Amino acid sequence: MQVTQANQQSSPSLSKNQLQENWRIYMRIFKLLRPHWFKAVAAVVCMGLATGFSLIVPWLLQWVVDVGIRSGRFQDLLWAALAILVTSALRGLFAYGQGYLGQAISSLVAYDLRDMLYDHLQHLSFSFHDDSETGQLMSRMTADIEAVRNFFPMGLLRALLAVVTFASVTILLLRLDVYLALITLISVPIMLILSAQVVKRLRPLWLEVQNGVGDLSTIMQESLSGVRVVKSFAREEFEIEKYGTQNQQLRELNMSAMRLSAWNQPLLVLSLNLVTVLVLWVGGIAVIHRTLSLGTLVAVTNYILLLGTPVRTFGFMINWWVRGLSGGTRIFSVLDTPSDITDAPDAKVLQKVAGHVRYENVSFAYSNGVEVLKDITIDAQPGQTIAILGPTGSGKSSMLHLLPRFYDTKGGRVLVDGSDVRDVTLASLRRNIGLVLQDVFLFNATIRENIAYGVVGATEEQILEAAKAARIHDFILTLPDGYDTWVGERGVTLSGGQKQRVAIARTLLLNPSILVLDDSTSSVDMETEYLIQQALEEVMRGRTTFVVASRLRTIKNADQILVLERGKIVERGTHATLLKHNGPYARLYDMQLREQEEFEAQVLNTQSDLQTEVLQ
Ligand SMILES: Nc1ncnc2c1ncn2[C@@H]1O[C@H](COP(=O)(O)OP(=O)(O)OP(=O)(O)O)[C@@H](O)[C@H]1O
Repeated sequence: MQVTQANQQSSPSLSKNQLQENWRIYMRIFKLLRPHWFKAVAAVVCMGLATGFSLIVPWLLQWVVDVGIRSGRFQDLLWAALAILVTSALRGLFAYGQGYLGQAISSLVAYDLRDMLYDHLQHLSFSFHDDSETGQLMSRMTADIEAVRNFFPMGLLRALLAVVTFASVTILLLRLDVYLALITLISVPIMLILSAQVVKRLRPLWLEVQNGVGDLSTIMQESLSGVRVVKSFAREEFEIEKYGTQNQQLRELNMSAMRLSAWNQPLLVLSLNLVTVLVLWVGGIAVIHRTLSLGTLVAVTNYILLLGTPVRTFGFMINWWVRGLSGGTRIFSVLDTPSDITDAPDAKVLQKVAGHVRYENVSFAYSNGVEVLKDITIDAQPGQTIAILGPTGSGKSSMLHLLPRFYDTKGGRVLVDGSDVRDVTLASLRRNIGLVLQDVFLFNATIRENIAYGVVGATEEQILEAAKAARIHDFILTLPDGYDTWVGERGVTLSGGQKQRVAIARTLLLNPSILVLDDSTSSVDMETEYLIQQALEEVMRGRTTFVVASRLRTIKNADQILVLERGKIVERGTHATLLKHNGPYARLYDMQLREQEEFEAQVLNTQSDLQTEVLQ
């Protein structure tokens, strides 16, 4: 699978290449801040000011102990207390600003990412979607974006806070007492080594967790959209177990990641506490020997206490750096996938075509490289009907998918009114081609909206006209809300035949010059069959039509019949000539179509007998 492969390159050891790759991903994540730079700068300024005000407090305490108390002036103490209160309030205010802006930036970045990803997914080609799991894509849209979103306030801002606090505390400590400052700084390499160890092990774990979330979404999405199959085979327990196993694996992975981060945090705090004890010990002796003032020791210990907050949250911060990196890797792997079907730089706009379609020596293979179409040549004049027959898997649908350029040919070319389909814009090409495919998909919307889907600004009159021609208007009127009836996901409230006629109306509204009908598998009752047949005849009138046909009437009326076998056209002609030829078509006719002919003849005989009886 294209998308997951992109994520499975990580190994537990961080090689130089991987470090460079990680750095590149972080740079791209930072670039997401560019449109919101003002808010980002404001957040950093708030953070700087909040840190600055918190650094003033120990200094004030030192003054209180060394000067205020010693002077014995009550007024001095009052001023110092007031100053501590004001700086604390200001610190709180700017900390709020930092928190608020941090969350605001992260929400804006998440919004941008969702838009970018959705936009890109809409433009990716069929072959990308063939190779991707919907669940994995959904989890990129949700869990991975959430990981990057949280990275900003929880990872980036916290890291900045830690760096600023450590740097300013170090400078202040060095000014207060060099020895005590050096003792305090012992904690820094210890913390860095501990954290590097954790990052190395956390990174692959979080990547596995995020892939696991994707797999879980795939199972959920499959069992929900395939709920009818699950129920009809009574496989609910199997599905529950499948989901349960994956869910448990994910829980264990999550727990391992959490355990690892949780271990890290007390170790970091412990190293800081050891340093505090050491400072108190060495500083205490110095105070006893009067080589250090009590106020300085109070200030030093308070500065070390200030380091407590970033150290305590260090573990979580690392967690969000790693999660952001894994989420970013997965998101960028989709964003970096180019669409293999795009407009050529000099693509022309195809105006309304007459409908002359040519396939010239076309060969085609899907991404697995197996050739499914070989040397296909067809010439369809405007208004002609081309019926395509062949055993299942012979390449009928694949051949039709090349016309609206769902895929590009491997060899040869497809021409519409003399223009190669690769030389015109996709939108203008597809506006000229109406498709009714085997698997009818209706959107979660009203019938009116579904019919009008392809034509922005279609009038009520046009919609009704299309529905009438598709023989679905009368049925729609019997529904309680008529055209405003909501057809649920996949149009579950409509039958197969009704859905098909709504799809035909949708295509009719487009008024295309070329039609592609893939109706080889519709199995409906006689009345619906008759209605669909009438609808199709209406749709096909005056348009070049390619139809994968299973209905005798369509085939008999076709201007050309193509018989496909293992990706090759093995026979072509009209019904009469091909029957005479007694080749593959005659065999298919015997197997599949003769019964229909006999049945129709029987119905006609019965009707004429009845008429004769009535006349007598
Ligand atoms: N997305 C795909 N990726 C890879 N191979 C595919 C894909 N779709 C179809 N194929 C393969 O291409 C061949 C032709 O399939 P196609 O769907 O065109 O046949 P068909 O004649 O329309 O079959 P049916 O009558 O059953 O619809 C088959 O071997 C099929 O397995």
